[in-house]
Amino acid sequence: MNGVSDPVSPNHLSYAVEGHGLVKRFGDFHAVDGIDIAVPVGSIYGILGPNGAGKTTLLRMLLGIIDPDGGHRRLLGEAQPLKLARAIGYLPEERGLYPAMKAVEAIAFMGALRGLPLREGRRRGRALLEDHGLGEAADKPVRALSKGMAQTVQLLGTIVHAPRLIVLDEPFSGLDAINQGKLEALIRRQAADGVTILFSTHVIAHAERLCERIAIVAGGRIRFEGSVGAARDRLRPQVRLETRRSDGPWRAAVPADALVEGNVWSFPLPLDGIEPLLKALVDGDAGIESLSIERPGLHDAFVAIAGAEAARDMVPAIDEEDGA
Ligand SMILES: Nc1ncnc2c1ncn2[C@@H]1O[C@H](COP(=O)(O)OP(=O)(O)OP(=O)(O)O)[C@@H](O)[C@H]1O
Repeated sequence: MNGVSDPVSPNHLSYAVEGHGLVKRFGDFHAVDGIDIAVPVGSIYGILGPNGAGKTTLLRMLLGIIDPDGGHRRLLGEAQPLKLARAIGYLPEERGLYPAMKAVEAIAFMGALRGLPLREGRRRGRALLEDHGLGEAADKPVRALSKGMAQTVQLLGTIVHAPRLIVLDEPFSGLDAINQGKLEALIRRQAADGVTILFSTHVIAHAERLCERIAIVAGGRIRFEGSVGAARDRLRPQVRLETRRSDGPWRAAVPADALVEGNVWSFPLPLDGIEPLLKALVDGDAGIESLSIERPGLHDAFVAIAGAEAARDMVPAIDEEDGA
């Protein structure tokens, strides 16, 4: 390597990560099949997709770990991402630390691989462990830690050199709900300091809570790119109406394709809004027992965008993820 290059100043950079027309083939199989991606500087950006969607392959290409068969990418303005090792933190999908190493040494060692002097790495490592409630684990060998603790140690080793861009491959998997919440907080703190975070996940709730922007990937292609709100806006809000009377002239105002169970009707919000229906219900003396209008969540949007089969692998919420 020619040493760390001097990438474009962060002040002049709009996107921390850019990929255009990225393709990766394994034999005849297109794992990534023409992906464009642009991650704004300082944003939290999620790549959502089921197993085998191509998320890991995409991240590895963006980081320069594998070369694309087509297309090009820039990281922090640099076309050769490996030159930027010191500015980047990467948590790969395969976790692993040396079992005999003390937690604090493991963090310092990971920092040293990214150019941080060991002494400073140890100092920061202790402080980070302390901040994350693992102060007492600092001098324990990694093999004595629980799986969740070891994963947190690896994560702290990923950020100890204060990178400008953090790339995390499925960072939440293997963590219990409490540690998932702590990781969300850590990601938010990093972003508040101006660091760009790019992560992949199959847990929709994390992306829904954390991300300014998301890419939904399935079958090696981007099915959606934009804000979480824009994804949710792909679906119309859902109306649930319960009436005391089951029939009357007001029935004509309920959309013909509504799902009916007893006196309960469910249907997408009509294009002209709820008011004309409300008027018909009141004028027709339907007796409104309950009425709700709910904006679909990101999980429903994911199903609509990527299809039910892709959604089968996705975990909607944090509680449904297996803990460590
Ligand atoms: N080195 C490789 N050789 C052959 N096929 C590969 C290789 N790496 C990945 N693939 C295939 O490419 C597809 C995409 O894999 P990738 O790991 O990128 O998906 P993913 O979205 O990260 O899913 P997962 O969370 O299951 O890893 C999969 O079908 C996988 O089997």
